[in-house]
Amino acid sequence: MSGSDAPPIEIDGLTKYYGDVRGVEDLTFSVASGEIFGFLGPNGAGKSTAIRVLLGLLKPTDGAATLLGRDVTDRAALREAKRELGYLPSDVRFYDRVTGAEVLDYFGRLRGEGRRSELLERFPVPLDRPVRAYSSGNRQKLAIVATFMHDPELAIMDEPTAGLDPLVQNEFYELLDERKRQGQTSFFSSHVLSEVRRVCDRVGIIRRGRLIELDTVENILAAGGTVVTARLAEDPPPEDLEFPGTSSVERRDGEYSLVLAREFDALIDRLHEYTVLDLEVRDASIDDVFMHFYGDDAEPEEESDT
Ligand SMILES: Nc1ncnc2c1ncn2[C@@H]1O[C@H](COP(=O)(O)OP(=O)(O)OP(=O)(O)O)[C@@H](O)[C@H]1O
Repeated sequence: MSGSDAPPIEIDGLTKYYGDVRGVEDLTFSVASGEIFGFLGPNGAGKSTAIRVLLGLLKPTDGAATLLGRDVTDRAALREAKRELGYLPSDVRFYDRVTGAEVLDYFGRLRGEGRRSELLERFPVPLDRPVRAYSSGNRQKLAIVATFMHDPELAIMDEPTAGLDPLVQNEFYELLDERKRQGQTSFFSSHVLSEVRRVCDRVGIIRRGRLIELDTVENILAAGGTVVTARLAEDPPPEDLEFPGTSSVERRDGEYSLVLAREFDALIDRLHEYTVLDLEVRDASIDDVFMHFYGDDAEPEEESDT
């Protein structure tokens, strides 16, 4: 237990610059006990920077962050918090010469290993082989066992399912669900929207160092509306298909794609003016909704605004 009522993660006005380069800027959010929280954003948005500040690996330029109620800039306090923490980095590196078993022995001595054998059954790896000979998937499985075998109160993970095959991914999602049922907290960055939909209670989306969305997955999807794709015999300009309730209309490859609230009468009225050759109506998928937050521009490496 954290021994405190403080949220497992609390970030307040956190800013980190690398010289002139913005890592994150004025980031504020917290993660509650028992939550599975997804931290999303395009490449270079600042996810790893925020995670590395939380782990005390980087000093913030401004603002504050606590982990299990402890100030991350206070070394002694952070060391305390880390006993209850599992951290899975994005680029898992072990000393290559040692075997998987030796890696687990090492972490086991540091933090405990109560769940080691159970997790190894679920995420099997060739324990007696040197880690050097591991496939990337096996490396990731070994890292998962090392991260969770002391049953940490809080897990922070940077793209934890990268390199895992679908069966192992599912096992990992099960593990997160179990942790949630036990009131344990999981925080992870991801680029895999289907997994965010599958496991996350809430997501924070970061872009160019700033938080641009923070809500439950359900709310974000509900606000995403309905996507209608229509093929018409005529070729009207897209704006002719707009009506109150449409949030966007696009024409691509001879098809019109409309995003709307569930205003079907208004849609039918509008389409009535045309000859409809094909029509598909579906709820917005997580990709439809989140791409809007990501935007289609690549993250510029150089400083842009402000
Ligand atoms: N050590 C560093 N020195 C200078 N700039 C850095 C350093 N680490 C990150 N940055 C810059 O900080 C910004 C945020 O990078 P960060 O790695 O936090 O993004 P990210 O969201 O984790 O990206 P990805 O999804 O690609 O892992 C980028 O502009 C990046 O170039």
